[in-house]
Amino acid sequence: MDYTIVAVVIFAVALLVFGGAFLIRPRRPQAPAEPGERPEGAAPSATAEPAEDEEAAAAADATAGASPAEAPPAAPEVETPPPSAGRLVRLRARLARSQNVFGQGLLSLLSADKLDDDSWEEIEDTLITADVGTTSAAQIVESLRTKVKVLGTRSPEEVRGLLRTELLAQLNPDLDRTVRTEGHSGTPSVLMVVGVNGTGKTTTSGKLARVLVGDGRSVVLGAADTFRAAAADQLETWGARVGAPVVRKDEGADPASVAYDAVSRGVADGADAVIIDTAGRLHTKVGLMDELGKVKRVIEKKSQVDEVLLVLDATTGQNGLRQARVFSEVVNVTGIVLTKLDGTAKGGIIIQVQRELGVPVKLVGLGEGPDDLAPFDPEAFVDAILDAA
Ligand SMILES: Nc1nc2c(ncn2[C@@H]2O[C@H](COP(=O)(O)OP(=O)(O)OP(=O)(O)O)[C@@H](O)[C@H]2O)c(=O)[nH]1
Repeated sequence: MDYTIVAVVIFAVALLVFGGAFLIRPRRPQAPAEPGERPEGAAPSATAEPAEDEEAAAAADATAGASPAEAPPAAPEVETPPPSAGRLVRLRARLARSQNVFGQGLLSLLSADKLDDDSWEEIEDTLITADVGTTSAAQIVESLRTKVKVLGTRSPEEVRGLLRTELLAQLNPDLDRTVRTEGHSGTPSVLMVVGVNGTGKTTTSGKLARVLVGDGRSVVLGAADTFRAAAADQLETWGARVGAPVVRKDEGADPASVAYDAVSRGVADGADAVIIDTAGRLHTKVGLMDELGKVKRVIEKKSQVDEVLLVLDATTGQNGLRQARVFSEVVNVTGIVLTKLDGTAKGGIIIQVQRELGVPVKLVGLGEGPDDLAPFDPEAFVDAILDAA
């Protein structure tokens, strides 16, 4: 009998101890370490990529513990950016200034009384110096030579008209430059912003959010460039200014899980568009392919990817073009954003990059100001470079 009482007491004590321990067990941390999550500063693993379903599970798991960006301590006033229509016209003076040497140089060469072989060579060199590319430069010169021969003497208006037609033809004005930002049946459109660091990727993501908000769309930003905490901070500042939430994680977190969380947030919020600033470093082609491929696949568990915008720095010339080739081999680039056009006379890069990649330039960056990103309009561009600054 005594033994029975002792046993009951021991059982009751054990129940209290274990029950209490269960109740006060600490909750899961907010942002759990993921399988394959790399230590700070380390390159993402090219080999340790989980299988597709594991990826989805990891991403879903990450969503459960996601820590969307906390509201900045003192919420800044939300701005209403101007709509994107006609921005290139507004920025025309800046374009005219930077491309003055290119446009005016060509016009004055073409206006010479006598155009001999040396003159044509000089015209071709001017085009090549402006990064138009050798094939396009040769085509432009050949066509101009024929037309000038037919025309005989030329008035300045006629010279301008000839050059305008040739440059415009090389810019392929019929390409579809629409940035696909229409959501589809309950899910937002998803835009991945890729490119080498320093080209203006994060800035472009922020400016693009402003373009979309200015055009009346709601946006979620995903800070999937997890190499640098400052990049996420930067994006958060851009987002806060236009009231766009930013989904971020700790530095070194898996970019794919950030992208997944951002798209999930976009779906939950009923947003029109989700912009993902990716961590596409040009370490190795295989590493890049694995990383961007994984980000895209994981997003596609939730929604289709509507745009892959490659950001290129116009001032880097041939180097930028090499980067563009690598990226286009790795992901299906749907549009190019050419930044820092205000800082170079080599605007011809637009012609070359479109020809090489077969992808339209959709947006151009013309300054560091928040609204200095403009939809690319070939006619406004050619007119700006042919007009004296
Ligand atoms: N003048 C000019 N500067 C620009 C333009 N676009 C971006 N920048 C500047 O380029 C610099 C780099 O931009 P970021 O957006 O930080 O570049 P990033 O590619 O995101 O670099 P990481 O965050 O290191 O990956 C910043 O100082 C921008 O202000 C542009 O169109 N014109």
